[in-house]
Amino acid sequence: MNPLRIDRVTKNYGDKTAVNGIDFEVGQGEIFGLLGANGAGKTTTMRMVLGLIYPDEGAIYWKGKGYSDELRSLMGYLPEERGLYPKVKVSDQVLYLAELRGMKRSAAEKSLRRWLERFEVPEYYNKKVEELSKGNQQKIQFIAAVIHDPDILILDEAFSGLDPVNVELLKANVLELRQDGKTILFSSHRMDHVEELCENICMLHKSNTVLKGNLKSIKRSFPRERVLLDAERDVQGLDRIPGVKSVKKGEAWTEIRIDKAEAAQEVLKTALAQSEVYRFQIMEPTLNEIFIKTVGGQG
Ligand SMILES: Nc1ncnc2c1ncn2[C@@H]1O[C@H](COP(=O)(O)OP(=O)(O)OP(=O)(O)O)[C@@H](O)[C@H]1O
Repeated sequence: MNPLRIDRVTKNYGDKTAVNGIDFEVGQGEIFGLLGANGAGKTTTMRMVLGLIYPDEGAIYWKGKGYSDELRSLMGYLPEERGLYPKVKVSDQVLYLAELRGMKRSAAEKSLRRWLERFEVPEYYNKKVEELSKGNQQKIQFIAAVIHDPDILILDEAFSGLDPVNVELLKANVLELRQDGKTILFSSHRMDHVEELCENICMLHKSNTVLKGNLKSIKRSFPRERVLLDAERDVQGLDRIPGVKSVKKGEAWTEIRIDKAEAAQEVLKTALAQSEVYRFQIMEPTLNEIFIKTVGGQG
């Protein structure tokens, strides 16, 4: 059984339901994606997992046990709204947080230096937070979330505000934490990051679960509506094939949108009748397309 279990949790604020009967599990050594448009209920769910707020119905379990102070010490949290004090030194701030989570000062110092080395910024130890760029403050906030070596890691928009090199750096560290057997709950609006990191997802919309399960199976369950074609000659008449919605010619290939599976084979036949075909591919939908299809049109 998976160690982290979110069991039919509901949270109301007055007569507004922020989270409605949400249910999922996260394994050890897993990065689980929690997705949804703004206001869907992701942060509320994460706060319940953290024990910062309590569900009105349902419960959160870690290895079969309900919420406890012990569980709190096993968690690391990177909140969406970053909250470092600008005037305080990086080391003072991070070490204080580490001690709050039960770490000895000397162990916390060692761990902080190791993490700063790993992020190639050892000189930040004695700098004030306000002296750092936004992206580098983000690295410090990440370190603050992981310094006490938590078993459960909750990452809300972990890569926002980072340049591409630092995104890769943080991503590599998140993957390493997965490798180390951490249980990671990951929320992001960047669907490409979710696709890269998560095996299972839960998509929320207006407090409800609209899609849940293994990402590969979810992708297979959606129709393939995009065909890529690269042919030697300019193929004529593709737009007249029944089921073809649009034909867009690009530099490297032509992208054909279809709304009937049979149309793809007709595209291939038409192309072969007129030209040599270098590439023909019926594309799986991207998670971005699935997201827009699932929550975009539901007002
Ligand atoms: N403390 C609160 N009091 C009243 N309503 C709240 C409170 N916190 C959240 N809500 C409402 O609950 C719903 C879910 O909010 P939540 O912050 O969990 O969404 P989210 O998915 O994290 O959104 P975003 O992507 O914008 O961060 C929203 O309609 C929000 O307005």
